[in-house]
Amino acid sequence: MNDHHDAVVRVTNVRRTFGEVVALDGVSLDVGPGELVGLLGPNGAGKSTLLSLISGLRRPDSGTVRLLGQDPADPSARIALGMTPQETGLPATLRVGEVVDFVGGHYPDAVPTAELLGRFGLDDLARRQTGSLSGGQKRRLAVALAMVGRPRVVLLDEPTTGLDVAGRGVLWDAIREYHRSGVTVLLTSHYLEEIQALAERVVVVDHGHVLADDSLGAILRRVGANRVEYTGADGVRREHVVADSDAFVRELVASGEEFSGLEIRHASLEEAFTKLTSEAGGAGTTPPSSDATRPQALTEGANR
Ligand SMILES: Nc1ncnc2c1ncn2[C@@H]1O[C@H](COP(=O)(O)OP(=O)(O)OP(=O)(O)O)[C@@H](O)[C@H]1O
Repeated sequence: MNDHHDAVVRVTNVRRTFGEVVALDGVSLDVGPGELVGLLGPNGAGKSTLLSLISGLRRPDSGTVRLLGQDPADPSARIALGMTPQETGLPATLRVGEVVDFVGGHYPDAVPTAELLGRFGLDDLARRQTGSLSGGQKRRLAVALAMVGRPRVVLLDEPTTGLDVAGRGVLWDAIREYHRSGVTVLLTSHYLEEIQALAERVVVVDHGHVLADDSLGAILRRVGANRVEYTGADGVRREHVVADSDAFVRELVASGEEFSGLEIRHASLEEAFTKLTSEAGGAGTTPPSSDATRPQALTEGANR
């Protein structure tokens, strides 16, 4: 983790409510330069709210948010920020090229329109009115617009929702390419495969709390991340998710039970996520500590 003073995004002990609803409670998150962080959480977890605080669109009730060391509402911080909101309102009668020109016009060193459209596979659509684009094409344009100002930080709220496999692939490639060039990326997604494909670091949010914050690999390992499958003597296929598959198999062999077709694999992010969110069970501020078999990680991760 980077030193705090060079964090690109620094969220400290933030709380944000909407009337009775506590959208975020005690959330802290530092993102260092060049990181690609995936925010994962069920509907209503608080992901979009967190992004809106980081982008300066909303303010926290308490706690602090810094973007590039500044107040995110400060124009000099925002000029280095690119973002794709969950829903994009594009002016329907403008052509794709015109929208890119228009948005790019707000930045000192915008990516040339043709180059940007090329990167996002939109070259052929430059002269189309945005109102005639398909949902997936609009989505790609929205992400392209987030990049037009050569941002240092990009916030992508569900960048590929509604895209088909090919469209998603184009966007993933573009996001990876920007990340390789040094852009810091924070994205939310409902697609676990998307987080697994893109993010190096995963922050799991639920009920306004950070449940885990670690590398993708560490999160998978920490949640007891092996799945053991075999067919028992009765011909029934059995499935266990266990922390220590070696110990499990030794025990299985020692038990003398007959089995065949033994398979061991790492649990998917989906399994890890399900486990993390269900074990937090409504997410109080004190994670369960009595049960030693629970992933110790829940507390460690949240406090890093
Ligand atoms: N403008 C608002 N007014 C009232 N409640 C809101 C508002 N924005 C968010 N909330 C509430 O705050 C909580 C967190 O919402 P948020 O949109 O941040 O979740 P999310 O994790 O982005 O969910 P999703 O995955 O469905 O987009 C929810 O209970 C939501 O209903």
